[in-house]
Amino acid sequence: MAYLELKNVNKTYGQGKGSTQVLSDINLEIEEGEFVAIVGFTGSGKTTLVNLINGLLEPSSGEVLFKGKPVRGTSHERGVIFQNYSLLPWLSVGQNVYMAVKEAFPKENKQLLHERVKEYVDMVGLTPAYNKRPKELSGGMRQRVAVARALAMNPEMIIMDEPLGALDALTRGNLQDEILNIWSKNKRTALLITNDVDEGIYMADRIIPLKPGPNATLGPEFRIDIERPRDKTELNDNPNFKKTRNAIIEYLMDIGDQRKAISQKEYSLPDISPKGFVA
Ligand SMILES: Nc1ncnc2c1ncn2[C@@H]1O[C@H](COP(=O)(O)OP(=O)(O)OP(=O)(O)O)[C@@H](O)[C@H]1O
Repeated sequence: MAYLELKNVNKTYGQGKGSTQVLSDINLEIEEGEFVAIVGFTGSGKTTLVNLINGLLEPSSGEVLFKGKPVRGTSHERGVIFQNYSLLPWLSVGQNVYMAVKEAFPKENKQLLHERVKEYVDMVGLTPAYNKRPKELSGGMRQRVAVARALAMNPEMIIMDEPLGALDALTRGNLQDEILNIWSKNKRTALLITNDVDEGIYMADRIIPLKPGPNATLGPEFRIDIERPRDKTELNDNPNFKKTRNAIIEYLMDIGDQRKAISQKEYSLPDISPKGFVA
């Protein structure tokens, strides 16, 4: 039995004539302890897929199973780091993380919870901003709070919806390493949604492209045959990295071209010119 399984999942928004089928026939199996990345174009249905796995949405048909049971609503077992960090604006950084940790460990001693909050706020480099409110933070800092909040809840499965997109390269690299650390040290299962192929190859065991929609569906998987821990600086010279990167990019460009060909309509302009105009 797979740890997470999506069986023939379809998702349509709306009804009747105005409805759009966003995801079509999604089949996915993730084993316990695996790190899987899904790469896709903007608007292809990545967030819809995350919300189905998280339990915020229900499939129009098909099944989403977590540890063999249908997903019904959200659960602390699956922690999501969203693209839009959705912090509570009236709470400080520490309080935002504390709220989540308190919910995840309701019976835990207060002192231990505060220590846990401090540890994760420190991990994302925000100790100096511990008492600041979200409005006093930059977008990247808010995103780091969201990362700390999700990881501090110690979820069994970490689901990430383009969590590092708004960050500068250095912070992004540090957080990728922290997420990998937590994933490997605590033997977690992870699903990363990204539009960055290099990030996917650096972090994941498998990359699966999401073909653009409407009717977006998963493409063939690419296994990342590079030993861990991976070294970012050496990756560029690794023949396996180059081969895998080229294969994925070629695949994405191919489906991108097909998408353009489908959406390209020809318009002919009327053959007119102002009165008396001579070319
Ligand atoms: N609640 C909704 N009602 C109707 N259509 C929706 C709804 N949510 C998303 N869509 C449509 O579904 C499609 C996929 O959206 P989704 O947000 O899942 O894509 P995405 O790949 O995450 O996009 P991005 O990379 O831009 O965040 C889009 O065409 C979007 O307009």
